Parts: sequence; C-alpha cells; structure tokens
Amino acid sequence: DTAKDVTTERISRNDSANWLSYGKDYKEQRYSELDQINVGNVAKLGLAWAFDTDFNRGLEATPIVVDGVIYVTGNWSVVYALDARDGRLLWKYDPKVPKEWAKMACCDVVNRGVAVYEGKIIFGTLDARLIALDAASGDVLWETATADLKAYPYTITGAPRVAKGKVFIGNGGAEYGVRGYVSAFDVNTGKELWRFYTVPANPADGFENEAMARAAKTWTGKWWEYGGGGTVWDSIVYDDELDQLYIGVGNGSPWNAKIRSPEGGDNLYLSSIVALNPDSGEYIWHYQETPAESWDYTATQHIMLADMAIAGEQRKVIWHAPKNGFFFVIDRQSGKLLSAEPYADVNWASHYDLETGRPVEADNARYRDAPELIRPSSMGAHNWQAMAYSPQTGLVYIPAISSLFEYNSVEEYLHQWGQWNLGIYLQQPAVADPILSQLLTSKITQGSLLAWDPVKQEAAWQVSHKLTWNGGILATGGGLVFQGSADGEVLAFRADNGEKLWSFPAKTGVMAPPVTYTVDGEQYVTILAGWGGAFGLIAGLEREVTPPPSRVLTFKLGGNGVLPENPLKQLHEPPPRLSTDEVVLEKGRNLYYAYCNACHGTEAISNGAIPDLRHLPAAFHNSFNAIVLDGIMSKAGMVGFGEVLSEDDAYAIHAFILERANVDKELRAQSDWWKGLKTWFFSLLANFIAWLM
Ligand SMILES: O=C(O)c1cc(C(=O)O)c2c(n1)C(=O)C(=O)c1cc(C(=O)O)[nH]c1-2
Ligand SMILES: [Ca+2]
Repeated sequence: DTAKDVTTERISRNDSANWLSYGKDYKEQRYSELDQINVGNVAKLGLAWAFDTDFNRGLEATPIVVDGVIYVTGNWSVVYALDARDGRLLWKYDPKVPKEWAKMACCDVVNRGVAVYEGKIIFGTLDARLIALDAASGDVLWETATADLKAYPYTITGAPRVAKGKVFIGNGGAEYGVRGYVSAFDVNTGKELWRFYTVPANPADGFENEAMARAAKTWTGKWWEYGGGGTVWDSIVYDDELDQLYIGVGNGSPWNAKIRSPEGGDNLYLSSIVALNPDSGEYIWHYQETPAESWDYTATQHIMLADMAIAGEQRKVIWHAPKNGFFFVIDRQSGKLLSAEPYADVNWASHYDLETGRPVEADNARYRDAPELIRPSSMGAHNWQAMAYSPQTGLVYIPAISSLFEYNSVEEYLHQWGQWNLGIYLQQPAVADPILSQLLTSKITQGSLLAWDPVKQEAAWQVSHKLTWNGGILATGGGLVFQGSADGEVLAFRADNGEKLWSFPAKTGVMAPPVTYTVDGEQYVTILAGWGGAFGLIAGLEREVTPPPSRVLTFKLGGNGVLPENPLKQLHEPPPRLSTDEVVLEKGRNLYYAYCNACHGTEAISNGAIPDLRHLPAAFHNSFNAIVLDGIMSKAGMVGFGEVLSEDDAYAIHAFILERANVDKELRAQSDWWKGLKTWFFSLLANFIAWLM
C-alpha cells in the first residue's frame, strides 16, 4: 500500500505512472506524458473492464490512481477502491447520506472525487461532512461536520485538495441561499484549522477579518438574510511555487443582484478568484470577474496554473474559463488581470477594460425592466467539467457550451428556507409540442470541444458535439485529447487538429474527466460514465431506455469488452387528464417550475434516473398528496413540500403532470410517418429559430 507515500512533495513531482490528485498535479493541467497509447494506435483501444456502481445517477469524479489502485466516488458520496488491472472491488465505504438531503443539492447527488494523502482517502459528503478513510482497508479514521446545516442548507459535491498536511474544502448551496466559505482541516485529526468566508455577514455582528470589512463596503440592503452566496463548490488549487491557495467563488444568493443588494455594489467576493495563505486562511488578493453577479456566473470553474511569456517576460499565471464566457489570464503573484477574451457566444458584456479590470456590460444585461435573453446561460459557457492543457500543442481544451437563457425578475421576492431562491423565474417560454421542444433544446444550446490558444486568446479548432453537456478532458503525450460526450461516447481526438480518431459507446451520457496511468508498465485510460448533474437533470431530454448502472470504464490497447444494451424504459399508461382548465394548468406549470423542475426535468421529462412523472405507476397517482405534501417517500429522496404547497397547489401540479403525460401518450399513438414529417419540419423551424437567436 503505497498510498502512504502520497505527500505534497510526491504530488509536486511529475509522476506519470499515477494520477495522484484531482488535476493530476498542483498546476491542475490534466496533462499526462504517457504515450504508449498514441495517435498511431488509439484505434486499437478497447474496454479492459467495467465496474457497475450501486446507482444510476450522474458521475463526475476524477479517479485518483496510486500504484494500481483506483479510488473513486459515486452517487450519494459512496467511495470505491478498485484494482486498476481488472476492476475488482477492494473495498467500498457508504457514508449513509440521508436521502432527504438530496433536495438541498441543486444539481444531482454527485461527487467529484477523493483526495489521497499519507495513506488516507479524504472526501466530502452531500450533507457536508468531511471523512478520512484508511486507504488500505476503507475504515473510518476521522469524520467532521464542515457546516451547520441548521443555519443554511449546505452540501458538498466538490473534491477536497490536500497540501502541507491540510485538507481544503468548500461547499454548495447558493441556489437556495447560503453564506459561502472554504475551510482547512488537519489531515491527521480532522480538526478545523481556519475558515475563510467569501461574503460578509450582518455588519452589526462584527466582521471576522479585514477582508470581510472591506467586502461589506460593496454590499447594500440585508443580503445576510438570504446568505449572500459565494459558495466555493468546485475549484480550490494549491500553488506549490508561490505557496498560495486559490479559490473560485460562486454566484450570489439570490441570483438577482437587485434583490440581494438593492442599492447596488460589486458584492465582493462573489464570482472572484481569491488567493489565500494556505497556513492561516488570510486574504492575499482577489480578482472579481463578474461584479454584482446576477446570472449564476460562478467563478468556481477549473483554475489552471501555468507559466507563459507575456511581452517577452515569463509570468506565473492562472488560466480560467468561468461560466461568464471570457477566458481570463490572471497574474498569480498580484491577481492583476492580464487579458480577457470571449471564448463562447457572449452578449452580457462586450469586452473587459484592462485598466480597471472590469467588464463593459450591455445595457440590457441586468434584466431590470423586462425579461432578457442572455448569453451564456446559467449553465455557463463552461461548467465544472475539467479542462486540460497540452504543452505539445500549447492549447487549452475546454468542454465549452453555447447557450442562452431568459432572465426574468420576479415581481415580489419571497425567501423560503431550503427552497430554490433565485429571484428570477426558472420557467422558460412554453413550447407545447414535445418534438419541437426537444429539438429547440438541442439546437439552441450546443456543446463543443474547444481548443483555445491562451497566448493569442483565440480558438485553434473546435469540434461540435450532438448535445450540450459533455465531459471533462484529458490531454496526453500520445498527441491525444480524450473526452466523454452527453450522447454516450468516449472519444479520442488528435490534440493538434481535432480529428476524431476513436470512440467507444458508453451506453449512457458521460460527464466526468478521463485519467491515464500505467500498471506493470501498461497504459490505461479510466473514465466514469453516468448521466446527470445540473443539465442532465433539468434539460428534459427524452430517453427511450432506462439508464444503466453508472460505471467505471477502463480502456487499454487490445481491450475488447462491450457493455450490455439498456432495457427500454417502462411506460405506464397515465390516468386521464385531471383538469383542462387553462388557469389550473398554468398555475400547476408555474409551481412545477418553482419546486419540481430542478430534479424532474423541464416539461416533466426526466432523464430516467429520477422517476419520469409522466410514466408513474397508478399507485403514485393515487397517493399524490401523501407523497408531494406529506413526504411519505422522503427516505427515498422525495421529500414532502407541505410547508410551501397547499392541497390546491398539489392538485394544480398533478393536473400539469397529467397534461404532459397525456400529451406524451397521444404523441406515441401517432403514426411513424406523421412523427417523421413533424420532426423534419420542426427541425427546420428549430434551426431557423436558433439562427435568429
Ligand atoms: O451555487 C452553488 O452553490 C452551486 C453548487 C453546485 C454544486 O455543488 O454542484 C453547482 C452550481 N452552483 C451551479 O451553478 C452549477 O451550474 C452546477 C452544475 C453542477 C453539476 O454538478 O452538474 N453543480 C453545480
Ligand atoms: Ca450556482
């Protein structure tokens, strides 16, 4: 068991045989020098083995690989240790996350992975605990609560990072209303060493530090009643050259800045990168990418460290492609903005002023007077899916998204603890026909693999994917770039020109980033396949099959494994419509979007892992209020909403669901040639609408 030897020094060393920390090394460039698998032979790559996890929801973890052992997290923060040669389960640890807490996770019961340090496997749980296991046995060494769940509904989905005997972890929850922070714990005992809040609390209670006092000057109103936001839910990076810790800070709670801070203000440190002293948690510098963030434009995305020549001078920089659509080059020493250029379709700002470091916003960006179509959407031009950098090509590979969203301010804000509290409507314009609705979703939002030149600040090449929400990236010394796709493939491309060289049918959407390593001198590629996450749940993409168990897939040259076909989804005949009253249906639709949509999907089309409400067995309809209001299924993750919904509300939601169910049933009864004709026509229409937008 050599996980014992994983230390700051070993992670700092470039160890190609292993994948020792989240982004491979402290720079988090996700580049492996391994070249046994290369452009010349990748066509012979095949499945060596597959391991079925216990659930079928979104997988997002980066596998950590130490001397032939893979440590991964699956759904519900369960940890698996596998033999890298054959996928044999060595041990498994289930932290028994209360299923009810799933409701407090905006974006699925996901986890992005473990950290390994001196023989310990350390990970966060959905209910915000931090746990250390013995790497050899999987036994618990210590466990600590990182948050007070009574104060705010916190969650952890991100992977901890470890350096200098300290574990760093943040949390999520800014869609509900929380106060964000990052903390450090002793790797041996789990004792909290320091905490850095990203937004100030009520000034009347005093400030924790000077950074909070300064931040409070940029807030107005009573933001603390809503938490303020600023969650550090993903990127936390230790810089072993400058001995600094960088955190990516998230969006405001609520999203709508005019509710959070009615008299204006930049709202520090929302949507910023903040540099901290890793030993004390003290503030060093910050750069705010989106002042007065109002669109869920988090700066939590992958912070990549690099060195680059600027005007003939070698600089230590951060490369960052956050949700807001600009690619940032930031000086690591000073926090100064060096350049920012759009890497995706952007209409909220025209450019950045390099003197002030501030964006020049479009007039309508803040949807003050009317709903506005804004690019990128809250999904971001890039989300948590990791980027990679290849020193062979000098390119940064971004799982990019082109998207837009109608931001529409609520007339009156009602804050409800533990519910989504955005201050805008999530609901998008209704498209009654399901075929047209699906086509619009897939045409208006578009995912791609974008190869970005960080020196020229322009695209070198770009490959479009069929769907929006694709996987994180790995670059290798074999001249390859690996990525999974939303439509269920694991792909390899030439790193220099994007030519597709290889693909494998994963039988489910793939979001997680691949890793590579060697065991006994043989190179493997491992990736997790399991569809879900924010877009996976919410998108409302119709799938005709049941999702397979979410899996760990491992490839090697000459591998010849195949995965079984997925069984067809079981479609239960819906009861007849409950109501055809437009007022009732409209009310049901509004309530559905406020309380149900984030998990059960747009227009009640779920991705399949979460029950598709249009195809429920009759028993569920008969017990609708007991489930939806009283929460009799809360142990299965479906909590009751009796505190915020009345019986009339539940009736309206039920009527809306049965409307959608019967529309689906009628569609299925139509003849194939008629559906084909409609699809052809609607696809022209959807292309035209996408072009107009
Ligand atoms: O503001 C937050 O606290 C927060 C947390 C998380 C999360 O923890 O997963 C996501 C987001 N925001 C978010 O905005 C987002 O787009 C997102 C996508 C995902 C995912 O796992 O697919 N998580 C999150
Ligand atoms: Ca968010």
